[in-house]
Amino acid sequence: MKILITGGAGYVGSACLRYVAEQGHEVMAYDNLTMGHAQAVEGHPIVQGDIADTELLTNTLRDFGADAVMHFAAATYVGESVQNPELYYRNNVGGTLSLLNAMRAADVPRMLFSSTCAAYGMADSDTMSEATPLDPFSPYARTKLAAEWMIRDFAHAYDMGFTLLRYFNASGADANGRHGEDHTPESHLIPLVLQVPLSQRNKIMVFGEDYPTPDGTCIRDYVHTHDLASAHLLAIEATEVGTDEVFNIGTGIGQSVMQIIEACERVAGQSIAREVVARRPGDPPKLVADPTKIKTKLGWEPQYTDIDANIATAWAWHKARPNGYHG
Ligand SMILES: NC(=O)c1ccc[n+]([C@@H]2O[C@H](COP(=O)([O-])OP(=O)(O)OC[C@H]3O[C@@H](n4cnc5c(N)ncnc54)[C@H](O)[C@@H]3O)[C@@H](O)[C@H]2O)c1
Ligand SMILES: O=c1ccn([C@@H]2O[C@H](COP(=O)(O)OP(=O)(O)O[C@H]3O[C@H](CO)[C@H](O)[C@H](O)[C@H]3O)[C@@H](O)[C@H]2O)c(=O)[nH]1
Repeated sequence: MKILITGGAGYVGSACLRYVAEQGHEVMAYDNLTMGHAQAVEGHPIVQGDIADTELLTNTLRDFGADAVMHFAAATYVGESVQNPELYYRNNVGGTLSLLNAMRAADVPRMLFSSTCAAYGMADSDTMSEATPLDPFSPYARTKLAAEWMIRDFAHAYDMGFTLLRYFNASGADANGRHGEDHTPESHLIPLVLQVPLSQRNKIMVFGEDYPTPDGTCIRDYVHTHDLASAHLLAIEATEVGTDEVFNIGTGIGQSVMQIIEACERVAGQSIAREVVARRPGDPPKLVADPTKIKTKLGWEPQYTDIDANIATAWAWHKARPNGYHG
C-alpha cells in the first residue's frame, strides 16, 4: 500500500513511517518541518509542504499514487492552544479540511487520524473507553474533536473510510536509536525529567500535587511510539471505504508524575531534583486508556508495558543525542 504521512517528520509520525515501511508498505512524508526533522525519516522520501496548501497536497497525492493517508500534522501544545486558539483552529481544523479536499481531488479515500484522549476531558471512571463521554478541556482537544467530526461527515458523504486513533501519552524512542523525541520547545514530562540527569536543567517542576490521586499528582498512560506504530499498521490495513472506526491507544496502566520521576531516577541511576509548583491549566487529573476494543478488534498488544523499559529507550536516545537530531 502507498501511504502519504502528513507530519511524518514528527515524533510519532516518523516512528510510524519507519515501522510501516519496514513492514513492506511504500511511504512518503509530507511535513512543513515547523516542529519535525527531515533526519527523523532519513532514507525515505519527504515533501516539504504545509497541509494548508491544497494544490501541493493534491499533486503530491496524485504523483505518489497514494492509496491512503496517515494524518499526524498538527499543532499539539495544550497551553499554547489556550493562548492562541486561532493558530490551532486554522492548523488543525483548517488543515484537515484542506487535506480532505486534496484527498477527494486525488481520489484517495482512506485515512487514519491522530486524535487524542484529551477529547474525553475528565473521566469519572478509572479508565477511558471509546464510550467515555466526549468533553474536551482545551482548544487543542476541541480542534482534534472538530477534525474527527469533519472526517466522519466527509467519509459518509463522499464514499471515504477512516479510523480515528485517540492516543494517550506518546513516549519512548526507537530501541535502535534511529529516532526519538526532539521538540523545541519541549513540553512533555519524560524528556523534561531526563534533562536533569543530563545537566540540561537543574530540576523538574511538578505541576501540582493537590489532585484527587493517590500521591496528588496527575496520572497519565504512557504508550511507547513502537506500540503506537504497530497500532497504526493494524488500523491502516483494516481501513476500507466505508470504515468508520475509533480506537483508544494506551497501555491501560497509569503512572503519576511522581512515579515517572522515580522511574527516571531508577533508569538514570541518580536522584532527580524536583519542585512542586502550581497546577498547569487544562490538566485533567487522570487519563488512562481502556484498550479492550483495539486489542479485541485488531489484535493489538503493547510491547512496552513496563515503564522502566519504556523510559530506558528515551534515556538511551537523549544520552546519545543531547541535542536531538542536531547532534
Ligand atoms: N505526542 C503525544 O503524546 C500525542 C498524544 C495524542 C495525540 N497526538 C497527536 O499525534 C500527532 C503527532 O504528534 P507529535 O507528538 O508527533 O507532534 P510533533 O510536533 O512531533 O509532530 C507533528 C508534525 O507535524 C508537522 N506539522 C505541523 N503543522 C503542519 C502543517 N500545517 N503542515 C505540515 N506539517 C505540519 C510538524 O512539523 C511535525 O513534524 C499530532 O496530531 C498530535 O495531536 C500526540
Ligand atoms: O514539566 C512538566 C511537564 C509536565 N508535567 C505534568 O506531566 C503530565 C504529562 O504532561 P505532558 O505535557 O507530558 O503530557 P499531557 O498529558 O499534558 O499532553 C498529552 O496530551 C495532550 C492533550 O491533553 C497533547 O495531546 C499532548 O501532545 C500529549 O503529550 C501532566 O500532568 C503535566 O501536568 C509536569 O508536572 N511538569
